[in-house]
Amino acid sequence: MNRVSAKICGLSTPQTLDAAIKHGASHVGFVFFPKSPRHLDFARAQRLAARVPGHIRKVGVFVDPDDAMLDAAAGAAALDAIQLHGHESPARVSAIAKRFGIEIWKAIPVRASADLATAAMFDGAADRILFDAKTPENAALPGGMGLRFDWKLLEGFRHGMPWALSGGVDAGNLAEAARITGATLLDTSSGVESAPGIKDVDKIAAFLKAVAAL
Ligand SMILES: O=C(O)c1ccccc1N[C@@H]1O[C@H](COP(=O)(O)O)[C@@H](O)[C@H]1O
Repeated sequence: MNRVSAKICGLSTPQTLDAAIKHGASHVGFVFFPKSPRHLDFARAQRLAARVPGHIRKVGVFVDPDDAMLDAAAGAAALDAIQLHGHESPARVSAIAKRFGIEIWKAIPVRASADLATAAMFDGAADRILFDAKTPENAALPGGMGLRFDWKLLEGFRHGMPWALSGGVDAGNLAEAARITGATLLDTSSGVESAPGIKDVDKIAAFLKAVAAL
């Protein structure tokens, strides 16, 4: 199996961010979406970002953001990557990539195999695809709900772009997720929480230890 790395997303306190750094996350995620229990204001994001060493990538998570929101967040948190988790079109993704000149991730909501094909639309626009579980129509959030999709949909799936897996991944199921899908980057938020928006340092440590053991 290829070496697997991990993004711990939705961090909002120094203690839990430090746990992600200490135990070997390759990426840390900061959510900029007011409806989310993990939403950060820019001042808090700036303070957290200052704790992150340069070898760990800081990813900002957004849902259909305007340029003003991206400018403010990318500036405050010195983001290395922008994760777009809404209904952004390929043209909008390209425009954001051009404006910011940093890595762009596009989340693709997956429920059925036909959903995987959507990723091809972002070839040349995004740098990485994030396959995430599709949340219900009336859900409050388009991600970060701990829902998983049928990972077998990605079994043997060949994709030309770098990609990552998210959606309900936790310390107990990540080995299965990596084995079935072949993902080399696993992204989790709810899987390392004790309640929505409340990260747990022990769960973060367990997740990252399980990733290192793959
Ligand atoms: O975490 C959030 O609150 C969030 C809000 C809006 C869009 C995406 C969000 N989170 C991302 O969703 C995936 C899956 O999370 P989970 O592990 O199933 O809870 C992950 O990439 C989060 O960054």
